[in-house]
Amino acid sequence: SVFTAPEQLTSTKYDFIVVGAGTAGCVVASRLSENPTVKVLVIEAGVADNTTEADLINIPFLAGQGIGTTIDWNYTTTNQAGLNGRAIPYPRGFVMGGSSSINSMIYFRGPSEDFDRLAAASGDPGWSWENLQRFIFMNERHVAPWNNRSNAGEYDPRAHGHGPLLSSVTADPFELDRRVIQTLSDHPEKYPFNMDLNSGNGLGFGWIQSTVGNGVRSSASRAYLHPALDSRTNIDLLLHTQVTRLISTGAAGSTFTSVEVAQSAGATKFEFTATKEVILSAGSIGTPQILMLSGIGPKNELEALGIISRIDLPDVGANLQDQTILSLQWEAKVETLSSFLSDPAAVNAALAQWTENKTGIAAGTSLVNTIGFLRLPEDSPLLKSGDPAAGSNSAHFEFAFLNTFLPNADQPAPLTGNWVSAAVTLQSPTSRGSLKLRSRSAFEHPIIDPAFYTTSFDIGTVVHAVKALREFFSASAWDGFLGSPFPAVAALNTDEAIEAYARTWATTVKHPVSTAKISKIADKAGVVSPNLLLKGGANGVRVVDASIFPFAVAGYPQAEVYIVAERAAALIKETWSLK
Ligand SMILES: Cc1cc2nc3c(=O)[nH]c(=O)nc-3n(C[C@H](O)[C@H](O)[C@H](O)COP(=O)(O)OP(=O)(O)OC[C@H]3O[C@@H](n4cnc5c(N)ncnc54)[C@H](O)[C@@H]3O)c2cc1C
Repeated sequence: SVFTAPEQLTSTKYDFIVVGAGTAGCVVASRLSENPTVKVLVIEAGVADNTTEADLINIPFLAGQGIGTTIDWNYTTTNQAGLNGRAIPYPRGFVMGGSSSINSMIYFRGPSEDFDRLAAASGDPGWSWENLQRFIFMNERHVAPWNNRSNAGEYDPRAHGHGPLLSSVTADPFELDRRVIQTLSDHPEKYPFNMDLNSGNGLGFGWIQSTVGNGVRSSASRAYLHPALDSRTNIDLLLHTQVTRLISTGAAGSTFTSVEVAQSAGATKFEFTATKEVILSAGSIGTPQILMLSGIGPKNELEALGIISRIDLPDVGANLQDQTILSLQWEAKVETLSSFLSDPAAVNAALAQWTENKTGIAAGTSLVNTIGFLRLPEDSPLLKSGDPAAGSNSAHFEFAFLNTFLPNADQPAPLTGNWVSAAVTLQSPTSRGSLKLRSRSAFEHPIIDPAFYTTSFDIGTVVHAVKALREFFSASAWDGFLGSPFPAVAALNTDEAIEAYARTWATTVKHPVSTAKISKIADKAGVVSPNLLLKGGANGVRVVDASIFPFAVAGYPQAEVYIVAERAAALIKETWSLK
């Protein structure tokens, strides 16, 4: 059942308590509740996903519009020295499905090397690409776009499974996409076509797969949680309720199977207890925040805030890594989506069509259909002091092609004309920041510092990527299509100018990881063991979400989060001998 206040629940004891009904939490809760003898409680700070904001979640065309609304936590970073001192918005889903309900829906598992590196970093071969195949196939299922357009040759059926999460390629390729594909067939050595970026080979250019099925966003909530809530009596969901800390019990004070919750800063506190485990799936921001509020984290920092230190784990909140995105824009000589987007009547008609029968342009994937993952040249001076990518088949940067003007944050966009954009994303950053508590209050946002562009590798890679993008666009396939660059882009004639542009306009691509990172059993560093149980002698808590990744994931994290959550659920079932 679904509850909206703690006092509505008739039981305070469950077998498992899952904190956060986000991307990972929905998977874990759904898989655990497959066993009818197990009682699961999911506690979510945010709102239901069938509220007034439901369209922002469900309509693929509106992906991204949930940012800054009531389904966003609306965090902000610290002033970023690498971004000219700017503090930037840091969105996270505050809703069932978590960030999978507000994200840009790109489904990309990353290269096999990324998982193999996870296996090496944790010392557990179970995290390797090969050994995760079962869980990859349990998670996702490829479906045709809403209009049943043939997508043969745009994806590889052998790379796809039978899971509840739906993915599809675009229903409406643009002229822009045809030109991207033409560039690849004209220069296959330089720009290789990758028929399925989800096949484990994460380099090259291809068609984006998005978490869209039957014209609707496929979120973790829609794919996993709702079906469980609709069909089972052994799973409860408590909404609008924040876990404020884990309560330490046991003789040594190191067992954390009870949680304290409240609906607001001054509200009454309630306790719920898990007889087996608490699973923290509150995400890269929420999870370290809860751990630190519970006295689990860097001892000195916590004591300075008046929090009793229970488990000294200095890596809680440390190592925060994220990737950046930077948009560059050109005029187009043919009609692009810009004309459509600047015509409110056309947009409203498309939204009405979606409401009517989930078809039309609003039912398709997001504004990006084609994408490319590239590496720095082998002899790049940037690689002299090491390669931060997971291996030689993993990208350093990415191009995503958009059939309209994608403004950088706060950048004024032209109101007329036809435009296209390319977003340059830094894939393998070396900058690392941190997440710290601002105070002892669970209701105060933590201090989030991704430390963007604080290494010469990161800014140097972005400068290289912008030049590589311009080279890509100089191919003959773009003749008759690309017009003049937007003035700010036209002025990027030197490395210094590109660096200044990046520092002025880049923002987060919204992929924070590593604030509760996995490490080998014997490692002093790290926060969780290979089986995702908390380190430092703590009992009863497992962390299952994006915070466990030791490195920025190559590409787009949601797929990797789903895969980790599928295996985590299997590990938990194994621990407790559950089928
Ligand atoms: C705007 C945006 C666009 C993105 N685009 C893409 C994309 O196109 N492709 C991609 O792969 N990735 C994308 N990402 C990233 C991706 O969505 C996330 O990495 C992934 O969903 C994280 O999953 P998670 O389970 O770790 O956390 P989340 O899905 O964020 O779940 C955490 C949940 O915990 C809840 N919670 C937090 N604290 C508490 C508490 N104290 N008590 C109770 N509940 C709590 C939150 O409300 C949330 O529901 C994007 C992210 C954003 C925000």
